[in-house]
Amino acid sequence: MTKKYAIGIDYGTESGRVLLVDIENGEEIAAHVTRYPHGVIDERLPNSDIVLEPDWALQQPDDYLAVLRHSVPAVLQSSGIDPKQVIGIGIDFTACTVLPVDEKGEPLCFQEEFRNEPHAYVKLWKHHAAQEEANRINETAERLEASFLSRYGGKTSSEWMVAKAWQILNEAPVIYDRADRIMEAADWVVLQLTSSSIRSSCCAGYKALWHKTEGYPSKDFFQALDPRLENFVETKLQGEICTLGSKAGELTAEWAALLGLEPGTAVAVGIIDAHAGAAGSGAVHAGQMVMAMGTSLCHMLLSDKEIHAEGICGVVEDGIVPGLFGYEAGQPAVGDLFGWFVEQGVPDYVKVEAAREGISVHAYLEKLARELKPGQTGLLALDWWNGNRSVLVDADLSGLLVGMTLQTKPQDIYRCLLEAAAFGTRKIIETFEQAGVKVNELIACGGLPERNRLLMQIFADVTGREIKVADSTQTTALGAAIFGAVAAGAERGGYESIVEAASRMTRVRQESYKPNLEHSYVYDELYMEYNRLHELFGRGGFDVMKALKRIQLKQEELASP
Ligand SMILES: Nc1ncnc2c1ncn2[C@@H]1O[C@H](COP(=O)(O)OP(=O)(O)O)[C@@H](O)[C@H]1O
Ligand SMILES: O=C(CO)[C@@H](O)[C@@H](O)COP(=O)(O)O
Repeated sequence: MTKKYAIGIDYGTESGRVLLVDIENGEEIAAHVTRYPHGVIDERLPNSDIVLEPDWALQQPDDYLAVLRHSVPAVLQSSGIDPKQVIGIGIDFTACTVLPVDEKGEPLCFQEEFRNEPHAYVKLWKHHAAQEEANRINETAERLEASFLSRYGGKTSSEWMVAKAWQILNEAPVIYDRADRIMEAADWVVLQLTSSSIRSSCCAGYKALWHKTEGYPSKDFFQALDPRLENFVETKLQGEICTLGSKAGELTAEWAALLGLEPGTAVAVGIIDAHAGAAGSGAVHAGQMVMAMGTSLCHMLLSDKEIHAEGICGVVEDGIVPGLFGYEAGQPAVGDLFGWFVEQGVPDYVKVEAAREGISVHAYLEKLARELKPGQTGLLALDWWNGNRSVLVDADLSGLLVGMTLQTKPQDIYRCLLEAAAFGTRKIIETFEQAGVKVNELIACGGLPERNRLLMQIFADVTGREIKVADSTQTTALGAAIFGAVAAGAERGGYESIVEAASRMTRVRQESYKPNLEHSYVYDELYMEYNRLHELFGRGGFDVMKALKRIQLKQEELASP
Protein backbone atom coordinates (compact mmCIF):
# COMPACT_ATOMS: atom_id res chain seq x y z
CA MET A 1 0.00 0.00 0.00
CA THR A 2 1.38 3.45 -0.86
CA LYS A 3 2.31 5.53 2.14
CA LYS A 4 0.26 8.60 2.91
CA TYR A 5 1.60 11.86 4.35
CA ALA A 6 0.23 14.99 5.95
CA ILE A 7 1.86 18.40 6.18
CA GLY A 8 1.70 20.48 9.35
CA ILE A 9 2.47 24.20 9.06
CA ASP A 10 3.28 25.84 12.37
CA TYR A 11 3.33 29.64 12.42
CA GLY A 12 5.26 30.72 15.54
CA THR A 13 6.23 34.16 16.76
CA GLU A 14 9.51 34.47 14.83
CA SER A 15 9.27 31.84 12.12
CA GLY A 16 7.14 29.28 10.34
CA ARG A 17 7.92 25.57 10.35
CA VAL A 18 6.71 22.99 7.85
CA LEU A 19 6.71 19.32 8.84
CA LEU A 20 6.05 16.35 6.60
CA VAL A 21 4.66 13.41 8.57
CA ASP A 22 3.92 9.78 7.79
CA ILE A 23 0.32 9.48 8.90
CA GLU A 24 0.56 5.78 9.72
CA ASN A 25 2.84 6.26 12.74
CA GLY A 26 3.63 9.97 13.01
CA GLU A 27 7.19 9.55 11.76
CA GLU A 28 8.61 12.98 10.96
CA ILE A 29 10.05 12.68 7.48
CA ALA A 30 11.27 16.22 6.76
CA ALA A 31 11.11 19.67 8.31
CA HIS A 32 12.01 23.15 7.14
CA VAL A 33 11.91 26.51 8.90
CA THR A 34 11.59 29.93 7.29
CA ARG A 35 12.28 32.90 9.55
CA TYR A 36 9.91 35.78 8.93
CA PRO A 37 11.92 38.31 6.91
CA HIS A 38 10.43 41.19 8.94
CA GLY A 39 10.36 39.30 12.26
CA VAL A 40 8.36 40.94 15.04
CA ILE A 41 7.87 44.62 14.20
CA ASP A 42 7.90 46.35 17.57
CA GLU A 43 10.08 49.42 17.10
CA ARG A 44 9.71 50.90 13.63
CA LEU A 45 7.40 50.22 10.68
CA PRO A 46 9.24 48.54 7.76
CA ASN A 47 10.85 50.95 5.28
CA SER A 48 9.67 53.99 7.17
CA ASP A 49 10.70 56.12 10.10
CA ILE A 50 7.39 55.61 11.88
CA VAL A 51 8.22 54.66 15.45
CA LEU A 52 5.82 52.34 17.28
CA GLU A 53 4.66 52.99 20.82
CA PRO A 54 5.58 50.64 23.67
CA ASP A 55 3.47 47.46 23.78
CA TRP A 56 3.03 47.35 20.01
CA ALA A 57 3.91 44.15 18.13
CA LEU A 58 3.12 43.88 14.43
CA GLN A 59 3.90 41.54 11.57
CA GLN A 60 3.97 41.72 7.80
CA PRO A 61 1.58 39.10 6.31
CA ASP A 62 3.73 38.51 3.24
CA ASP A 63 6.16 36.79 5.64
CA TYR A 64 3.54 34.07 6.17
CA LEU A 65 3.36 33.44 2.42
CA ALA A 66 7.16 33.28 2.31
CA VAL A 67 6.94 30.31 4.69
CA LEU A 68 4.61 28.51 2.28
CA ARG A 69 6.67 29.37 -0.79
CA HIS A 70 10.01 28.26 0.70
CA SER A 71 9.35 25.60 3.27
CA VAL A 72 6.70 23.44 1.58
CA PRO A 73 8.77 22.80 -1.60
CA ALA A 74 11.82 22.32 0.65
CA VAL A 75 10.27 19.41 2.60
CA LEU A 76 8.98 17.82 -0.57
CA GLN A 77 12.39 18.05 -2.15
CA SER A 78 14.39 16.79 0.82
CA SER A 79 12.02 13.87 1.45
CA GLY A 80 11.87 12.88 -2.22
CA ILE A 81 8.27 11.66 -1.83
CA ASP A 82 5.65 11.85 -4.56
CA PRO A 83 3.49 14.93 -3.81
CA LYS A 84 0.41 12.84 -4.68
CA GLN A 85 0.99 10.99 -1.42
CA VAL A 86 0.31 14.16 0.60
CA ILE A 87 -3.39 13.92 1.50
CA GLY A 88 -3.89 16.73 3.99
CA ILE A 89 -2.51 20.02 5.27
CA GLY A 90 -3.08 21.49 8.73
CA ILE A 91 -2.24 25.03 9.79
CA ASP A 92 -1.63 26.30 13.28
CA PHE A 93 -0.90 29.88 14.21
CA THR A 94 -0.14 32.08 17.19
CA ALA A 95 -3.31 33.76 18.38
CA CYS A 96 -4.90 36.17 18.68
CA THR A 97 -2.93 37.42 15.69
CA VAL A 98 -5.24 39.49 13.49
CA LEU A 99 -5.27 41.61 10.36
CA PRO A 100 -7.67 43.90 8.52
CA VAL A 101 -8.37 42.80 4.94
CA ASP A 102 -10.38 44.10 1.98
CA GLU A 103 -13.25 42.35 0.14
CA LYS A 104 -10.82 40.07 -1.69
CA GLY A 105 -9.02 39.13 1.50
CA GLU A 106 -6.00 41.29 0.64
CA PRO A 107 -4.31 42.75 3.74
CA LEU A 108 -4.75 46.51 3.90
CA CYS A 109 -1.03 46.96 4.56
CA PHE A 110 -0.35 45.62 1.01
CA GLN A 111 -2.12 48.68 -0.38
CA GLU A 112 0.11 51.61 -1.22
CA GLU A 113 -2.06 54.18 0.56
CA PHE A 114 -1.85 52.29 3.87
CA ARG A 115 1.80 51.21 3.83
CA ASN A 116 2.69 53.78 6.49
CA GLU A 117 -0.31 53.09 8.69
CA PRO A 118 0.62 50.80 11.60
CA HIS A 119 -3.01 49.76 12.12
CA ALA A 120 -3.10 48.28 8.60
CA TYR A 121 -0.57 45.59 9.60
CA VAL A 122 -1.02 42.31 11.46
CA LYS A 123 -1.39 42.77 15.21
CA LEU A 124 0.60 39.93 16.70
CA TRP A 125 -0.71 38.00 19.73
CA LYS A 126 1.68 39.91 21.98
CA HIS A 127 0.56 43.35 20.82
CA HIS A 128 -0.56 44.67 24.20
CA ALA A 129 -1.48 48.24 23.31
CA ALA A 130 -5.23 47.64 23.53
CA GLN A 131 -5.32 47.33 27.32
CA GLU A 132 -7.44 50.46 27.60
CA GLU A 133 -10.05 48.86 25.32
CA ALA A 134 -9.84 45.56 27.22
CA ASN A 135 -10.50 47.37 30.50
CA ARG A 136 -13.57 49.01 29.04
CA ILE A 137 -14.81 45.70 27.59
CA ASN A 138 -14.47 44.15 31.04
CA GLU A 139 -16.22 47.02 32.83
CA THR A 140 -19.09 47.01 30.34
CA ALA A 141 -19.49 43.23 30.41
CA GLU A 142 -19.54 43.30 34.19
CA ARG A 143 -22.05 46.13 34.32
CA LEU A 144 -24.37 44.42 31.81
CA GLU A 145 -23.79 41.01 33.44
CA ALA A 146 -22.85 39.64 30.00
CA SER A 147 -23.05 35.86 30.08
CA PHE A 148 -19.80 35.36 28.16
CA LEU A 149 -17.64 36.92 30.87
CA SER A 150 -17.70 33.95 33.21
CA ARG A 151 -16.37 31.64 30.46
CA TYR A 152 -13.20 33.74 30.48
CA GLY A 153 -12.72 33.81 34.24
CA GLY A 154 -14.34 37.24 34.61
CA LYS A 155 -11.93 39.16 32.37
CA THR A 156 -11.09 39.39 28.69
CA SER A 157 -7.59 40.12 27.49
CA SER A 158 -6.04 42.97 25.53
CA GLU A 159 -4.57 40.26 23.28
CA TRP A 160 -7.98 39.29 21.93
CA MET A 161 -10.00 40.18 18.87
CA VAL A 162 -12.50 42.72 20.19
CA ALA A 163 -9.91 44.82 22.06
CA LYS A 164 -7.58 44.84 19.05
CA ALA A 165 -10.35 45.68 16.57
CA TRP A 166 -11.66 48.46 18.80
CA GLN A 167 -8.18 49.92 19.08
CA ILE A 168 -8.12 50.14 15.27
CA LEU A 169 -11.48 51.91 15.33
CA ASN A 170 -10.36 54.33 18.04
CA GLU A 171 -6.98 55.21 16.60
CA ALA A 172 -7.38 54.68 12.85
CA PRO A 173 -11.09 54.83 11.93
CA VAL A 174 -10.16 55.02 8.25
CA ILE A 175 -8.57 51.59 8.44
CA TYR A 176 -11.51 50.20 10.40
CA ASP A 177 -13.98 51.53 7.84
CA ARG A 178 -11.90 50.35 4.91
CA ALA A 179 -11.54 46.84 6.35
CA ASP A 180 -14.10 44.50 4.85
CA ARG A 181 -13.34 42.18 7.77
CA ILE A 182 -10.78 41.52 10.45
CA MET A 183 -9.34 38.03 10.32
CA GLU A 184 -7.26 35.73 12.47
CA ALA A 185 -3.99 35.03 10.64
CA ALA A 186 -4.75 31.28 10.84
CA ASP A 187 -7.96 31.83 8.88
CA TRP A 188 -6.21 34.19 6.47
CA VAL A 189 -3.63 31.56 5.49
CA VAL A 190 -6.43 29.00 5.03
CA LEU A 191 -8.18 31.56 2.81
CA GLN A 192 -5.03 31.96 0.69
CA LEU A 193 -4.66 28.22 0.17
CA THR A 194 -8.30 27.29 -0.41
CA SER A 195 -10.22 30.49 -1.27
CA SER A 196 -12.63 29.52 1.58
CA SER A 197 -13.38 32.45 3.82
CA ILE A 198 -14.25 30.51 6.96
CA ARG A 199 -13.31 31.04 10.59
CA SER A 200 -11.91 28.52 13.00
CA SER A 201 -14.10 27.67 16.00
CA CYS A 202 -10.92 27.35 18.04
CA CYS A 203 -9.74 30.91 17.34
CA ALA A 204 -13.27 32.34 17.57
CA GLY A 205 -13.98 30.51 20.83
CA TYR A 206 -10.79 31.40 22.69
CA LYS A 207 -10.07 34.80 21.23
CA ALA A 208 -13.30 36.36 19.88
CA LEU A 209 -15.80 35.58 22.67
CA TRP A 210 -17.77 33.16 20.45
CA HIS A 211 -19.74 30.28 21.92
CA LYS A 212 -21.02 27.13 20.19
CA THR A 213 -24.67 27.75 21.12
CA GLU A 214 -24.73 31.41 22.21
CA GLY A 215 -22.68 32.75 19.30
CA TYR A 216 -20.88 36.11 19.72
CA PRO A 217 -21.85 38.70 22.36
CA SER A 218 -25.10 40.52 21.52
CA LYS A 219 -25.56 43.62 19.39
CA ASP A 220 -26.66 45.42 22.58
CA PHE A 221 -23.34 44.62 24.17
CA PHE A 222 -21.35 46.02 21.24
CA GLN A 223 -23.66 49.04 21.07
CA ALA A 224 -23.01 49.67 24.77
CA LEU A 225 -19.27 49.46 24.20
CA ASP A 226 -19.37 52.00 21.39
CA PRO A 227 -22.28 52.77 19.04
CA ARG A 228 -19.86 52.48 16.11
CA LEU A 229 -19.36 48.81 17.02
CA GLU A 230 -23.04 47.89 16.87
CA ASN A 231 -22.65 45.87 13.65
CA PHE A 232 -19.15 44.62 14.41
CA VAL A 233 -20.07 40.92 14.24
CA GLU A 234 -22.06 41.08 10.99
CA THR A 235 -19.43 43.17 9.26
CA LYS A 236 -15.91 42.73 10.59
CA LEU A 237 -16.38 39.16 11.88
CA GLN A 238 -18.38 37.88 8.92
CA GLY A 239 -17.61 34.32 7.79
CA GLU A 240 -18.93 30.88 8.64
CA ILE A 241 -17.43 29.34 11.78
CA CYS A 242 -16.22 25.81 11.14
CA THR A 243 -15.52 23.22 13.79
CA LEU A 244 -12.03 22.26 14.71
CA GLY A 245 -11.10 18.95 13.13
CA SER A 246 -13.11 19.55 9.97
CA LYS A 247 -11.98 20.36 6.44
CA ALA A 248 -11.88 24.05 5.55
CA GLY A 249 -11.51 23.47 1.83
CA GLU A 250 -9.14 22.14 -0.80
CA LEU A 251 -5.88 23.46 -2.17
CA THR A 252 -6.48 25.72 -5.19
CA ALA A 253 -4.76 24.97 -8.49
CA GLU A 254 -2.74 28.18 -8.17
CA TRP A 255 -1.32 27.35 -4.74
CA ALA A 256 -0.88 23.69 -5.65
CA ALA A 257 1.40 24.80 -8.51
CA LEU A 258 3.34 27.18 -6.25
CA LEU A 259 3.88 24.56 -3.56
CA GLY A 260 4.38 21.51 -5.78
CA LEU A 261 1.34 19.72 -4.31
CA GLU A 262 -1.81 18.29 -5.87
CA PRO A 263 -4.83 20.59 -6.36
CA GLY A 264 -7.69 19.38 -4.20
CA THR A 265 -5.50 18.36 -1.25
CA ALA A 266 -7.59 18.69 1.94
CA VAL A 267 -6.83 21.73 4.13
CA ALA A 268 -7.97 21.63 7.75
CA VAL A 269 -9.70 24.42 9.65
CA GLY A 270 -6.95 26.49 11.31
CA ILE A 271 -6.00 25.93 14.92
CA ILE A 272 -4.20 27.95 17.59
CA ASP A 273 -0.57 26.82 17.88
CA ALA A 274 -0.69 25.82 21.54
CA HIS A 275 -3.86 23.81 20.95
CA ALA A 276 -2.27 21.96 18.06
CA GLY A 277 0.56 21.14 20.48
CA ALA A 278 -1.94 19.36 22.71
CA ALA A 279 -2.94 16.95 19.94
CA GLY A 280 0.71 16.61 18.91
CA SER A 281 1.57 15.60 22.48
CA GLY A 282 -1.12 12.93 22.43
CA ALA A 283 -3.35 14.67 24.98
CA VAL A 284 -6.89 13.73 24.07
CA HIS A 285 -8.34 12.64 27.44
CA ALA A 286 -9.91 14.50 30.37
CA GLY A 287 -7.42 15.46 33.12
CA GLN A 288 -4.44 15.82 30.79
CA MET A 289 -2.71 19.20 30.81
CA VAL A 290 -0.25 20.08 28.07
CA MET A 291 2.28 22.84 28.66
CA ALA A 292 3.48 24.29 25.37
CA MET A 293 6.77 25.81 26.51
CA GLY A 294 8.43 28.26 24.17
CA THR A 295 8.50 32.03 23.87
CA SER A 296 5.39 31.94 26.03
CA LEU A 297 3.83 29.08 27.97
CA CYS A 298 0.31 27.95 27.16
CA HIS A 299 -1.49 25.50 29.42
CA MET A 300 -4.14 23.40 27.73
CA LEU A 301 -6.33 21.28 29.94
CA LEU A 302 -8.97 18.79 28.86
CA SER A 303 -12.03 18.09 30.97
CA ASP A 304 -15.46 16.55 30.71
CA LYS A 305 -16.81 19.34 32.92
CA GLU A 306 -17.49 22.97 32.15
CA ILE A 307 -16.64 25.14 35.12
CA HIS A 308 -16.55 28.91 35.17
CA ALA A 309 -14.30 30.40 37.81
CA GLU A 310 -12.23 33.50 38.35
CA GLY A 311 -8.74 33.16 36.93
CA ILE A 312 -9.57 30.46 34.37
CA CYS A 313 -8.95 32.37 31.23
CA GLY A 314 -10.99 30.46 28.69
CA VAL A 315 -13.12 27.35 28.37
CA VAL A 316 -14.42 26.27 24.98
CA GLU A 317 -16.43 23.16 24.22
CA ASP A 318 -14.64 21.13 21.49
CA GLY A 319 -11.94 23.84 21.66
CA ILE A 320 -8.98 21.44 21.66
CA VAL A 321 -10.44 17.99 21.08
CA PRO A 322 -14.02 17.49 19.87
CA GLY A 323 -16.18 16.05 22.66
CA LEU A 324 -14.33 17.63 25.60
CA PHE A 325 -14.13 21.05 27.19
CA GLY A 326 -10.78 22.64 26.48
CA TYR A 327 -9.38 25.10 29.03
CA GLU A 328 -6.59 27.48 28.20
CA ALA A 329 -4.37 29.43 30.54
CA GLY A 330 -0.93 30.86 30.01
CA GLN A 331 2.11 32.91 30.85
CA PRO A 332 2.96 35.40 28.11
CA ALA A 333 6.73 35.51 28.74
CA VAL A 334 8.69 32.38 29.58
CA GLY A 335 11.40 31.68 26.95
CA ASP A 336 11.19 35.39 26.19
CA LEU A 337 11.88 36.18 29.85
CA PHE A 338 15.04 34.06 29.91
CA GLY A 339 15.96 35.46 26.49
CA TRP A 340 15.53 39.01 27.78
CA PHE A 341 17.96 38.37 30.62
CA VAL A 342 20.51 36.72 28.34
CA GLU A 343 20.33 39.62 25.90
CA GLN A 344 19.92 42.56 28.25
CA GLY A 345 21.18 41.58 31.66
CA VAL A 346 24.33 39.50 31.30
CA PRO A 347 27.79 41.02 31.69
CA ASP A 348 30.43 40.46 29.04
CA TYR A 349 32.52 38.07 31.12
CA VAL A 350 29.62 35.54 31.04
CA LYS A 351 29.37 35.77 27.26
CA VAL A 352 33.13 35.34 26.93
CA GLU A 353 33.12 32.24 29.18
CA ALA A 354 30.16 30.73 27.33
CA ALA A 355 31.91 31.31 24.00
CA ARG A 356 35.14 29.81 25.37
CA GLU A 357 33.21 26.66 26.32
CA GLY A 358 31.50 26.68 22.93
CA ILE A 359 27.98 26.76 24.43
CA SER A 360 25.16 29.28 24.40
CA VAL A 361 24.78 31.81 27.22
CA HIS A 362 21.56 29.99 28.21
CA ALA A 363 23.41 26.69 28.48
CA TYR A 364 26.28 28.29 30.39
CA LEU A 365 23.96 29.94 32.92
CA GLU A 366 21.94 26.73 33.24
CA LYS A 367 25.15 24.88 34.10
CA LEU A 368 26.08 27.39 36.86
CA ALA A 369 22.52 27.66 38.15
CA ARG A 370 22.30 23.87 38.47
CA GLU A 371 24.92 24.05 41.23
CA LEU A 372 22.63 26.20 43.36
CA LYS A 373 20.08 24.83 45.80
CA PRO A 374 16.48 26.05 45.91
CA GLY A 375 16.37 29.26 47.93
CA GLN A 376 20.14 29.72 47.83
CA THR A 377 19.98 32.69 45.50
CA GLY A 378 18.01 34.72 48.07
CA LEU A 379 15.93 35.97 45.15
CA LEU A 380 12.31 35.82 44.15
CA ALA A 381 10.64 37.17 41.00
CA LEU A 382 7.19 37.82 39.61
CA ASP A 383 7.24 36.51 36.05
CA TRP A 384 5.17 39.33 34.53
CA TRP A 385 7.73 40.77 32.09
CA ASN A 386 5.03 40.62 29.41
CA GLY A 387 2.04 41.16 31.69
CA ASN A 388 -0.08 38.48 33.32
CA ARG A 389 -2.39 36.34 31.21
CA SER A 390 -3.54 33.97 33.98
CA VAL A 391 -4.88 34.25 36.59
CA LEU A 392 -4.97 38.04 36.77
CA VAL A 393 -5.44 38.73 33.04
CA ASP A 394 -3.75 42.11 33.04
CA ALA A 395 -1.19 43.18 30.46
CA ASP A 396 -0.35 46.31 32.48
CA LEU A 397 1.40 44.30 35.18
CA SER A 398 5.17 44.06 34.86
CA GLY A 399 8.16 42.13 36.19
CA LEU A 400 9.59 42.22 39.68
CA LEU A 401 12.83 40.92 41.18
CA VAL A 402 13.30 40.98 44.95
CA GLY A 403 16.26 40.16 47.16
CA MET A 404 19.28 41.44 45.24
CA THR A 405 22.49 42.26 47.08
CA LEU A 406 26.01 43.20 46.02
CA GLN A 407 26.78 39.47 45.95
CA THR A 408 24.04 38.59 43.41
CA LYS A 409 25.44 36.81 40.34
CA PRO A 410 23.94 36.41 36.83
CA GLN A 411 23.33 32.69 37.44
CA ASP A 412 21.32 33.58 40.58
CA ILE A 413 19.04 35.79 38.56
CA TYR A 414 18.78 33.24 35.76
CA ARG A 415 17.74 30.52 38.21
CA CYS A 416 15.31 32.86 39.94
CA LEU A 417 13.61 33.59 36.59
CA LEU A 418 13.28 29.85 35.84
CA GLU A 419 11.70 29.43 39.28
CA ALA A 420 9.36 32.38 38.75
CA ALA A 421 8.04 30.75 35.57
CA ALA A 422 7.43 27.54 37.53
CA PHE A 423 5.65 29.40 40.36
CA GLY A 424 3.40 31.05 37.77
CA THR A 425 2.47 27.61 36.43
CA ARG A 426 1.80 26.27 39.95
CA LYS A 427 -0.55 29.20 40.53
CA ILE A 428 -2.44 28.28 37.35
CA ILE A 429 -2.70 24.57 38.25
CA GLU A 430 -3.93 25.44 41.75
CA THR A 431 -6.52 27.82 40.33
CA PHE A 432 -7.91 25.04 38.12
CA GLU A 433 -7.98 22.50 40.93
CA GLN A 434 -9.54 24.90 43.43
CA ALA A 435 -12.28 25.55 40.89
CA GLY A 436 -12.90 21.81 40.60
CA VAL A 437 -11.18 21.04 37.28
CA LYS A 438 -8.83 18.11 37.85
CA VAL A 439 -5.25 18.10 36.56
CA ASN A 440 -4.12 14.45 36.53
CA GLU A 441 -1.19 14.48 34.17
CA LEU A 442 1.31 17.09 32.95
CA ILE A 443 2.87 16.75 29.52
CA ALA A 444 5.41 19.32 28.33
CA CYS A 445 6.10 20.12 24.72
CA GLY A 446 7.62 22.97 22.70
CA GLY A 447 11.19 24.14 22.33
CA LEU A 448 12.14 24.56 26.01
CA PRO A 449 11.96 20.95 27.34
CA GLU A 450 14.58 20.12 24.74
CA ARG A 451 16.84 23.00 25.62
CA ASN A 452 16.80 23.34 29.38
CA ARG A 453 16.75 20.32 31.70
CA LEU A 454 17.13 22.46 34.81
CA LEU A 455 13.98 24.35 33.91
CA MET A 456 12.05 21.10 33.61
CA GLN A 457 13.36 19.77 36.93
CA ILE A 458 12.42 23.04 38.63
CA PHE A 459 8.91 22.78 37.17
CA ALA A 460 8.61 19.25 38.64
CA ASP A 461 9.99 20.37 42.03
CA VAL A 462 7.82 23.50 42.25
CA THR A 463 4.57 21.81 41.17
CA GLY A 464 5.38 18.61 43.09
CA ARG A 465 4.26 16.63 40.04
CA GLU A 466 5.83 14.33 37.48
CA ILE A 467 6.32 16.02 34.12
CA LYS A 468 6.23 13.88 31.01
CA VAL A 469 7.72 15.16 27.79
CA ALA A 470 6.18 14.65 24.38
CA ASP A 471 8.41 12.54 22.18
CA SER A 472 8.30 14.88 19.24
CA THR A 473 10.34 18.06 19.37
CA GLN A 474 7.89 19.60 16.92
CA THR A 475 4.58 18.77 18.60
CA THR A 476 2.85 21.88 17.34
CA ALA A 477 3.61 21.17 13.70
CA LEU A 478 2.87 17.47 14.33
CA GLY A 479 -0.48 18.48 15.84
CA ALA A 480 -1.23 20.56 12.76
CA ALA A 481 -0.36 17.55 10.56
CA ILE A 482 -2.75 15.43 12.65
CA PHE A 483 -5.53 17.91 11.88
CA GLY A 484 -4.52 17.69 8.20
CA ALA A 485 -4.81 13.89 8.30
CA VAL A 486 -8.27 14.15 9.87
CA ALA A 487 -9.37 16.78 7.33
CA ALA A 488 -8.47 14.30 4.57
CA GLY A 489 -10.73 11.72 6.22
CA ALA A 490 -10.60 7.95 6.19
CA GLU A 491 -11.78 7.71 2.59
CA ARG A 492 -8.59 9.41 1.39
CA GLY A 493 -6.40 7.32 3.68
CA GLY A 494 -6.50 9.70 6.67
CA TYR A 495 -8.41 9.42 9.94
CA GLU A 496 -11.98 9.80 11.13
CA SER A 497 -11.17 11.51 14.43
CA ILE A 498 -8.52 13.47 16.30
CA VAL A 499 -8.48 10.85 19.08
CA GLU A 500 -7.73 8.07 16.60
CA ALA A 501 -5.14 10.10 14.70
CA ALA A 502 -3.36 11.30 17.86
CA SER A 503 -3.20 7.81 19.34
CA ARG A 504 -1.55 6.52 16.15
CA MET A 505 0.72 9.46 15.44
CA THR A 506 2.07 10.57 18.88
CA ARG A 507 3.88 9.24 21.97
CA VAL A 508 5.57 10.53 25.13
CA ARG A 509 9.20 9.83 26.08
CA GLN A 510 10.23 7.08 28.46
CA GLU A 511 12.12 9.55 30.60
CA SER A 512 10.14 12.01 32.71
CA TYR A 513 10.99 14.61 35.39
CA LYS A 514 10.00 13.54 38.91
CA PRO A 515 9.89 15.95 41.85
CA ASN A 516 12.79 15.93 44.27
CA LEU A 517 10.96 16.07 47.61
CA GLU A 518 13.73 17.92 49.45
CA HIS A 519 13.57 20.64 46.83
CA SER A 520 9.78 20.65 46.85
CA TYR A 521 9.70 21.47 50.60
CA VAL A 522 11.83 24.56 50.07
CA TYR A 523 9.81 25.55 47.04
CA ASP A 524 6.58 25.27 49.06
CA GLU A 525 7.99 27.93 51.35
CA LEU A 526 9.16 30.13 48.49
CA TYR A 527 5.84 29.71 46.74
CA MET A 528 4.07 31.17 49.77
CA GLU A 529 6.22 34.27 49.35
CA TYR A 530 5.57 34.30 45.59
CA ASN A 531 1.86 34.20 46.38
CA ARG A 532 2.16 37.13 48.77
CA LEU A 533 3.86 39.21 46.06
CA HIS A 534 1.34 37.98 43.49
CA GLU A 535 -1.60 39.14 45.60
CA LEU A 536 0.00 42.42 46.69
CA PHE A 537 1.08 43.59 43.22
CA GLY A 538 -1.66 41.78 41.29
CA ARG A 539 -4.84 42.57 43.21
CA GLY A 540 -3.87 44.13 46.51
CA GLY A 541 -4.48 47.70 45.42
CA PHE A 542 -0.71 48.29 45.36
CA ASP A 543 -0.68 49.56 41.80
CA VAL A 544 2.90 50.77 41.50
CA MET A 545 3.38 48.82 38.24
CA LYS A 546 0.46 50.61 36.61
CA ALA A 547 1.61 54.00 37.89
CA LEU A 548 5.05 53.41 36.37
CA LYS A 549 3.49 52.48 33.07
CA ARG A 550 1.30 55.61 33.08
CA ILE A 551 4.30 57.84 33.73
CA GLN A 552 6.34 56.04 31.08
CA LEU A 553 3.61 56.49 28.47
CA LYS A 554 3.28 60.18 29.28
CA GLN A 555 7.01 60.72 28.96
CA GLU A 556 7.16 58.72 25.71
CA GLU A 557 4.42 60.93 24.29
CA LEU A 558 6.30 64.06 25.29
CA ALA A 559 9.52 62.71 23.79
CA SER A 560 7.97 61.68 20.46
CA PRO A 561 8.41 64.24 17.67
N1 LIG B 1 18.59 27.01 26.67
C1 LIG B 1 17.52 27.79 26.83
N2 LIG B 1 16.92 27.87 28.03
C2 LIG B 1 15.83 28.64 28.21
N3 LIG B 1 15.25 29.37 27.24
C3 LIG B 1 15.81 29.32 26.02
C4 LIG B 1 16.96 28.54 25.75
N4 LIG B 1 17.27 28.71 24.44
C5 LIG B 1 16.35 29.56 23.93
N5 LIG B 1 15.47 29.94 24.87
C6 LIG B 1 14.26 30.78 24.70
O1 LIG B 1 13.29 29.99 24.03
C7 LIG B 1 12.39 30.80 23.24
C8 LIG B 1 12.14 30.15 21.90
O2 LIG B 1 11.40 29.00 22.09
P1 LIG B 1 10.79 28.17 20.87
O3 LIG B 1 10.03 27.04 21.41
O4 LIG B 1 11.88 27.86 19.91
O5 LIG B 1 9.92 29.29 20.13
P2 LIG B 1 8.35 29.55 19.88
O6 LIG B 1 7.68 29.68 21.18
O7 LIG B 1 8.34 30.88 19.15
O8 LIG B 1 7.87 28.42 19.04
C9 LIG B 1 13.08 32.14 23.12
O9 LIG B 1 12.29 33.05 23.84
C10 LIG B 1 14.47 31.97 23.79
O10 LIG B 1 14.82 33.10 24.56
O1 LIG C 1 -1.75 32.83 22.79
C1 LIG C 1 -1.40 31.78 22.31
C2 LIG C 1 -2.28 30.65 22.38
O2 LIG C 1 -3.52 31.00 22.91
C3 LIG C 1 -0.10 31.61 21.60
O3 LIG C 1 -0.37 31.65 20.25
C4 LIG C 1 0.90 32.66 21.97
O4 LIG C 1 1.12 32.58 23.35
C5 LIG C 1 2.21 32.49 21.19
O5 LIG C 1 2.88 31.35 21.57
P1 LIG C 1 4.43 30.97 21.17
O6 LIG C 1 5.05 32.11 20.44
O7 LIG C 1 4.30 29.78 20.27
O8 LIG C 1 5.09 30.65 22.46
